[in-house]
Amino acid sequence: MKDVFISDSIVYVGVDDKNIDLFESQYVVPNGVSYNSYVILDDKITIMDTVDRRGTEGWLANLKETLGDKKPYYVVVSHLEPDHAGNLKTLLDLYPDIKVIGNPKTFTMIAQFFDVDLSDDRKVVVGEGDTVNLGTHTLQFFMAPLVHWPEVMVAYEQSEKILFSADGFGKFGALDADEPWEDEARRYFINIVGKYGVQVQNLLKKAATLDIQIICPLHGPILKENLGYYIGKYLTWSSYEPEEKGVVIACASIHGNTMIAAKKLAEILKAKGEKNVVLYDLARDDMPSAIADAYRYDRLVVAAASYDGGIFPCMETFLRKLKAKNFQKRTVGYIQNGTWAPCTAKQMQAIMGELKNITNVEPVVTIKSAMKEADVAQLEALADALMA
Ligand SMILES: Cc1cc2nc3c(=O)[nH]c(=O)nc-3n(C[C@H](O)[C@H](O)[C@H](O)COP(=O)(O)O)c2cc1C
Repeated sequence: MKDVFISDSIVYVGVDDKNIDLFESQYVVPNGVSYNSYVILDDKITIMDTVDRRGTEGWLANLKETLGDKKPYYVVVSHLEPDHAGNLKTLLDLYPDIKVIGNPKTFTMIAQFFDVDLSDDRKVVVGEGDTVNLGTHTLQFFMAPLVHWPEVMVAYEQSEKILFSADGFGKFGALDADEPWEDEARRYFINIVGKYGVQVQNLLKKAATLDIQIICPLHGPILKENLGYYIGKYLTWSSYEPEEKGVVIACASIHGNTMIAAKKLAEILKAKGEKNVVLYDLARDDMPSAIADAYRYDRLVVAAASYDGGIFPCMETFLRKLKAKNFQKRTVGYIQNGTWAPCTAKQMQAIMGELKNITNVEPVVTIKSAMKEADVAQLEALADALMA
């Protein structure tokens, strides 16, 4: 079992998954991911969520080591996503008397996911602010609808002041990943929860009324110190405000000529004193990282080759993903390239026009096939406009 100490009576029983190829079948996780699950040892022993079916064996071993012959009284289902509820039926079969704590939507979804016969005496239905006493511990539940599934709820353990935050404050990376919290937490949040900024803000308002000493999320490390830092990041991310000044240049190039222009713009920006300039090759680099950085910095340049009268597809995907994640409040510049009828700037601007509070900067830079010395002046002008 992972060497994670929370308190004498709250035990980590989660598992690391270092073999997964793609989390949610779309996110690379170079350092794996953890599926967190916890046991509260008290008169009524309570399991806080299960784990993905990929981790069944390790999780059951951790449970056995923690429980021995004792039987759990409750399982709390904060969230039905299979990476957390994947072993719910395993648990219900193993402990036929265990009671499930959830909200009305939880039970609707349980019936959709599992063929289990949950009689009324096995269901404990909770609503906003309800408490369940376990002995010396008391769990208080707060609904977090659409953070990022409709049935999500978080639980606050009153005696030890611990927030079981569901996917909130989660991070990619196994628990022993030696990496800072921020980048992989941002990539996780923006790509998975980013669409639901308003709902996250609502949850943060509720959390602000609680005295929280420890945050136990469903992925990534247990947060015990400096909680203001993590909560501050969540306040910024969920409000769609940039974290810092900087320019992301996202480039979609077929044969490399648009990339030459994008690299030249990066060089010009740096020469002019822009500290943070990050260039992404959308055809090759990790797109969720590009999306996360687009949120991180205050300015974005999109550079794309024309393709069949449209936008080279990886750029179109990038822009659609930004829209899906409610990208807003940014300054955007455009570089287009085409050999006979460059057409991407207008089309990229049309997609950006569907987003809130986007400020377009001029000039739009047009490259005809390959960048020439004469094009550098356009790039200089774009850099000046971005830095104005
Ligand atoms: C399949 C395909 C479709 C293309 N469609 C267009 C087009 O609709 N309009 C245009 O001006 N150029 C079009 N091009 C040409 C490229 O956009 C152009 O050569 C551009 O300079 C490529 O930039 P790159 O070197 O960054 O890939 C197309 C190229 C390919 C391979």
